[in-house]
This record gives sequence, C-alpha cells and structure tokens, in this order.
Amino acid sequence: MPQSPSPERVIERGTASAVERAATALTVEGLTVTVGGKRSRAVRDVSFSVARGESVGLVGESGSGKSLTCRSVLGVLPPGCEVAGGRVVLTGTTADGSAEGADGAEGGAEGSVELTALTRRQWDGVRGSRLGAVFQDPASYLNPSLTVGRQLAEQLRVTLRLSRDAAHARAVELFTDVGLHHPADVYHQYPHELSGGMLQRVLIAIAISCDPELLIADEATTALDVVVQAEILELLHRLRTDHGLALLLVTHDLAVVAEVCDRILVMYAGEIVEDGPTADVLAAPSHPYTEALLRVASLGTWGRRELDVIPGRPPEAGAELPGCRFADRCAYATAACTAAPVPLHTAGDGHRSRCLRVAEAGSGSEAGTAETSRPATYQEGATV
Ligand SMILES: Nc1ncnc2c1ncn2[C@@H]1O[C@H](COP(=O)(O)OP(=O)(O)OP(=O)(O)O)[C@@H](O)[C@H]1O
Repeated sequence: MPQSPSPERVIERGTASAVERAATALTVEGLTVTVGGKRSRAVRDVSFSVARGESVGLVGESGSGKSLTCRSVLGVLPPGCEVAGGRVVLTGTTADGSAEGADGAEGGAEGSVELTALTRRQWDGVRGSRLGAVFQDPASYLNPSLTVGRQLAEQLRVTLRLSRDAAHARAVELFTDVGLHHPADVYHQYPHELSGGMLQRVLIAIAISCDPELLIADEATTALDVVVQAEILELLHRLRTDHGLALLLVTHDLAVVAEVCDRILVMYAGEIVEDGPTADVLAAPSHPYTEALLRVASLGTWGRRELDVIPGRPPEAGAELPGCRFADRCAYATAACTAAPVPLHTAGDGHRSRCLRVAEAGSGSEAGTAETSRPATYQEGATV
C-alpha cells in the first residue's frame, strides 16, 4: 500500500475511457439531504453515477456529507435526516446482460429501480441482494453469539431460499472467495475469535453473497493496519473485476483511492467540488480544495493534519452562503467567487470542477464545450 497516491497504478487498472463505455449501475441525481429540526441541507444537489465494474472513490474531510450520501443510496439514513430532493436509481440488467435505462421506473428483481421512491417493504427485495455494504467496524454488524458461518448461511437461506446443506456449502465457498484460510473451520468460529481483517472479509462475504450490482464500502479499511488494509483493497479490486461489481468507496485516504478507484468524487461542505478520472485529478487537481488535500495526503496522515494545512474551517452543515463554500479558505478567491453560486464547470475529459477560476481560464459551465487549463495561480503552486 503506497503512502502517497500512485496515478500510474490507476491507469494500469482501468482507464476512464474504458469505464465510460460500461453500463451505468447507479445514478444519483440532484440528491439533497436535510438534517435536524431546522432541515439544514447537509448534502446539496449531489449528482454522479457509477458504471458496472467501475470503482468510484468518495473523498472529503469529516462532515462533508460522504456518509449521508451513501446512506441515502442504501436507504438507511439516521433518524432526523431525510432525502429532501433528487433521486437515486439502481439500473437493472436485461436478460442479455445489457443495462436498462435509468428511467426511474420501478422494475422487478432485476429491473431499473428508483430507490428514493421505495416503500419499506420494497426495500427488502433490494438491500442485501442488489446492494451490499461494508462499514468501518465489522464486529458491530455481526451477532456475537452466533458463529460467522451460521450468520452467512442464514442470510443465504432467507434471501436465496437455499437448503441448510446448500447454504453451508455456499458459505464455505464464499469464505474461500474472500480469501479466508481454512474456511470450513472459520465457519464454526465466533466473531470474537477472528481478527479485524478476518471480520471484514466475513462482512464482505455476506455483502456479496447475493451477487449485488453495487457494493458500498464506507471507511471499510480505515481501522485496519496498512498490510491488512492493502489485502482488503486487493480483495475489493478482485471482486469487482471477477463479479462486474460497481464499487463506491468512501474514504479519508487519497492513497486508498489511488490504489483502487477509476474515478474520484471530492466532497466539500455537502457539495461535490471535483469529479474526474483518478489519474487526471491526482496529476492535475482542478479545485483548490483537492489541491490542498493532495498536499496533505503527501504528508502521509491526512486525517490528523488536514486542518493544520488548510487554514480555516468548513462552513456549518446547512449554512446558506451566496457563493463558493470554500472561498474563505481559498488563496485564489476573488469577489466573484462569493457573489453567486458556482456550478460544476468542465475541467477536461470527464472532469468537472466547482471553481470559477477554472471556468475563467477558458471553459464554460457543464454546458460549455471548450477544454480548460487551470488558472496561472494553481500552476504556481500558491499555498492554500
Ligand atoms: N443524525 C444527524 N443529525 C444531525 N446532523 C447530522 C446527522 N448525521 C450527519 N449530520 C451532519 O451532516 C453533515 C454530514 O455528515 P456525514 O456523516 O455525511 O459526513 P462525512 O463526510 O461522512 O463525515 P465522516 O468522514 O466524519 O464520517 C455533518 O455536518 C454532520 O454533522
């Protein structure tokens, strides 16, 4: 596992043009999530898609809205939080394996389905079968009084209606697939008998047991040591290649994104501020916040040093500002940046940035056509 991003590795593993040709697995359009009694907008008009077999990394500092975005996709928002706008569509596949249109129509088990419109009962046919998820603390998602094999087998029996023997056999196969040594023995072990890395493999086995279209990994490797973290990332990479799984990976760690993601979404104060192919974003960030994150990542411990390196603090969740939400921490900000909302501008092929200075350098907004270069001040490497 590298301590700093390695764009070359990303290029080896899958280029943006390759994934752009793939069918869409997930479409998020204009997602807005409100929190608390004041209905503050903690996630603001967030739009992105994930293609089948593609790995997308969602990065940003604590409180930027990454988890609320993922939890909206999974339909498990905490109490007091709700989707106030936009839609989330899981695109199904037809019998020939091609993607159905993301028209929001509610389909059958394999059809295109608008998740934001599902009733609680309809969710049961989707969550755990078409959508899988793994989180930071695997032990808290397992029952301490049941063996891990039994927990996986129960899921297989309920969701796939397998017999007891078939569920046992399939559970051992899945444990093998996620790289657990002596899988038949692990089957009979309790969660407290397994290490953190083994527990995360068990959770991944449960998450992929029904062959989901999309796997969400929310800080799934954060608590693991670097060696185990690298093994789990390798496993996620292999699973998406072998199973055509779409992967949405939430992390604070740009090195993790560099290792496994085709594309990066950078969130700041509830908004996506940059979105593009990993290699392009890492080589030439088009938003000052991303640029600052990269500089912190190169120091090695982004999570702890971030606020030391980027002066100031993000606005309160839900604070309504007239212009760019990063402006008061940005060395490149001008009066125009704080005067009016800044839309996402084209910053290259499949690359967008919510920075007026990028647009100033020659492109228009998303509707614009021209390629851009970054403002001269970016290239001079001024301190953010
Ligand atoms: N249940 C809740 N009630 C009120 N506010 C919430 C709730 N959950 C999240 N928020 C607020 O919404 C904003 C976004 O939170 P979110 O958990 O999505 O951030 P995050 O980027 O995932 O952060 P972290 O990396 O620390 O998990 C934060 O300001 C947070 O305080």
